[in-house]
Amino acid sequence: MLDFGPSADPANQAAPRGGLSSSPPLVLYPEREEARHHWLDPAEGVARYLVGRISGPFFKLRLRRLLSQTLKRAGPVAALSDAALDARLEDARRRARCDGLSDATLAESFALIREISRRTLGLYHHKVQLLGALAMARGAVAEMATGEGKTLTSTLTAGAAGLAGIPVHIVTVNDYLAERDAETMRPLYDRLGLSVGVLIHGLQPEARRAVYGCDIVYASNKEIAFDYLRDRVKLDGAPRNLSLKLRRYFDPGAKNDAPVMRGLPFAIVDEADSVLIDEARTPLILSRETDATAERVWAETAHRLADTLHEPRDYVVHPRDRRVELTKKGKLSLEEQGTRTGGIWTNRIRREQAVQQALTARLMFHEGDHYVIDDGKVVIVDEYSGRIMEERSWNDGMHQLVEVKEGVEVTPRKEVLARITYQRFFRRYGRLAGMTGTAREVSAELSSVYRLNVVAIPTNTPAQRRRLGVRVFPTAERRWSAVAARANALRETGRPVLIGTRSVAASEQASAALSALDVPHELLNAKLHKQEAQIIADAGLAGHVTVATNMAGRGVDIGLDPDVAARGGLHVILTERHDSKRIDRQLEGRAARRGEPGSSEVMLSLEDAILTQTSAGRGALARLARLPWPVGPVAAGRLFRRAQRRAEAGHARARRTLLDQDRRLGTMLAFSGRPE
Ligand SMILES: Nc1ncnc2c1ncn2[C@@H]1O[C@H](COP(=O)(O)OP(=O)(O)OP(=O)(O)O)[C@@H](O)[C@H]1O
Repeated sequence: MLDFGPSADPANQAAPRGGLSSSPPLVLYPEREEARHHWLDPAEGVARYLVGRISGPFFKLRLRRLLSQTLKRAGPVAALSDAALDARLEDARRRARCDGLSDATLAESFALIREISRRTLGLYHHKVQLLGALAMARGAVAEMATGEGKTLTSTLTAGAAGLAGIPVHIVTVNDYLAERDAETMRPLYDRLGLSVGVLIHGLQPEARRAVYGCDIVYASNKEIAFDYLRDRVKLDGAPRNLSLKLRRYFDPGAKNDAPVMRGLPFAIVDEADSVLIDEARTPLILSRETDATAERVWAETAHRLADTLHEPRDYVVHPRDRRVELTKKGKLSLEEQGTRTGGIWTNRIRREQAVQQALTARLMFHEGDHYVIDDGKVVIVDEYSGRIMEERSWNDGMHQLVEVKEGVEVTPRKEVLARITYQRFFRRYGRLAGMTGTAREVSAELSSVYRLNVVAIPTNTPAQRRRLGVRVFPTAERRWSAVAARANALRETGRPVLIGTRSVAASEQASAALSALDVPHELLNAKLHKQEAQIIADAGLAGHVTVATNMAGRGVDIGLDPDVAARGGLHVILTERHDSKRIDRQLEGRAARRGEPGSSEVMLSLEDAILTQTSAGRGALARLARLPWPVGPVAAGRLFRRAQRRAEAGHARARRTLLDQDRRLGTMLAFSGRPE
């Protein structure tokens, strides 16, 4: 059995940990070797798909058997006194430490955690939650409908792994959810003798190390992946057990140099499709700014040395290649001056490169052509589009050389230290599992990129959501008026209404339309997020109207007033189609949760971004405009769905390209000895 290093929480160390040896723990950094398989390999994709189809029913059968083993223990465990329950827990911990997550230990741990949850949180896991947790323990993505209680479900898997001595990372989409989930579930973990840590933005390395020392770590995907990148840079590439031990042996006090994580043993990813698929479009880049003064000195010296050279004796210019070449005489003259200047200038390659670049900056880069000076800054002009590119800078010191040439303030260089995609990062976990309400659309990608199978878990009670269809309006303005009128009518019947919008601007338009009808409402968007928790808490009250961006989407639980259910529950109005159908489904999922009543409807306009911002959408609109008869709602609805499918395919392509680039870059950099 692997030992994953010290548990850093003193509270946890004081807690009963029967079976834990007192010998100094080994510091390992477990992570999975980079898999050979690759998304773009079609043969592997087909093979995996077929294996998944064949083994799927057997897998479910195995889960059902495990479920009945767990349920058999429920009665006897419920009859135990508190003291007897604790004793049985210690026994289970001891066995789990030896056997890991075997079927027998899982069934026993689940039964105990379920009962302890009832006694501490007052929440008793439903059968379907046990099933979801078992699927995750066996490395799958549990697709559980929105509102089915994934947070509570994950406590079974995380708790069982914790009892077996496997550290768990519960990955959420943001810090707010990480903190909320950790705090709600803390009493349960405390009683299990497992320590819980929450990683939030701004924590110092020492505090982070303490958090990672806990048995269960709640963190957002960003925080955790950046910590991993920083560790990799510190460890100068792949961590080796031996090198870690040597470090500890020779330099035990060098805390700053030590990694903050204990490796990548087990991740349970909440909102798995969002984290593993949607976020996977952008790579994570860890960069460092160099010292601006040192850059200025370097660039000034390069220019000073370039001043002493003359064309054509010392250099020749190749305008077509935008390149300057030093002649033998030029090199000789530089050698003399380099020796006089000292420092890095004595190094022939670095000296000649710097001077060549300085000459290029002077002779080949022209103001108004390649760049402009804006507010005392050199800003690059894109040669193809003619637009200024505020965020871009030339690399290898060229930007600083142009800045010195123009006499403006020299900015630091951005040096890329490490780069990774979420795809590569999550594949390195020894065990990976996930949960979400919307996985079936991306099950093929989850399987081929992460080797994760999706298991659909039934709802605890039959869903009561009523879908009231799609209406399409010719202009956005008419849509907003209709949305406001509809919300007002529902509000007067005592039902709460949630209006979901795609952008801050759209949320403001919806709010203006409601104000025009004197409809009292709350607005929740990125600009106004201060009272987020309060707005969400009130959104289920009778007659409340809430306009929100996606901030009221995934993970948001809107509790209903007791009499609201009798009036029909929460009504959600979707005012635009998102780029992915899954986001629409998540928004709809705010209503009719846990078998409660609720309804949703869609109100779109032909001016919506999904149609107007893509060439395919614009083309379709133009064809519609030429039609001699008006289009009906069914045809218009289809138009939106097609545009959405195109957008989904475009994003999938972008992810595939990124993964491919990442893999190639990884191979190249591995050859040149870089960490990532
Ligand atoms: N077994 C249970 N018994 C009673 N209440 C439960 C149970 N499981 C979960 N709940 C409650 O259900 C609510 C919804 O839970 P949670 O927010 O975890 O759902 P979710 O599945 O994550 O939803 P979403 O998909 O929208 O993120 C919470 O208030 C939670 O306390």
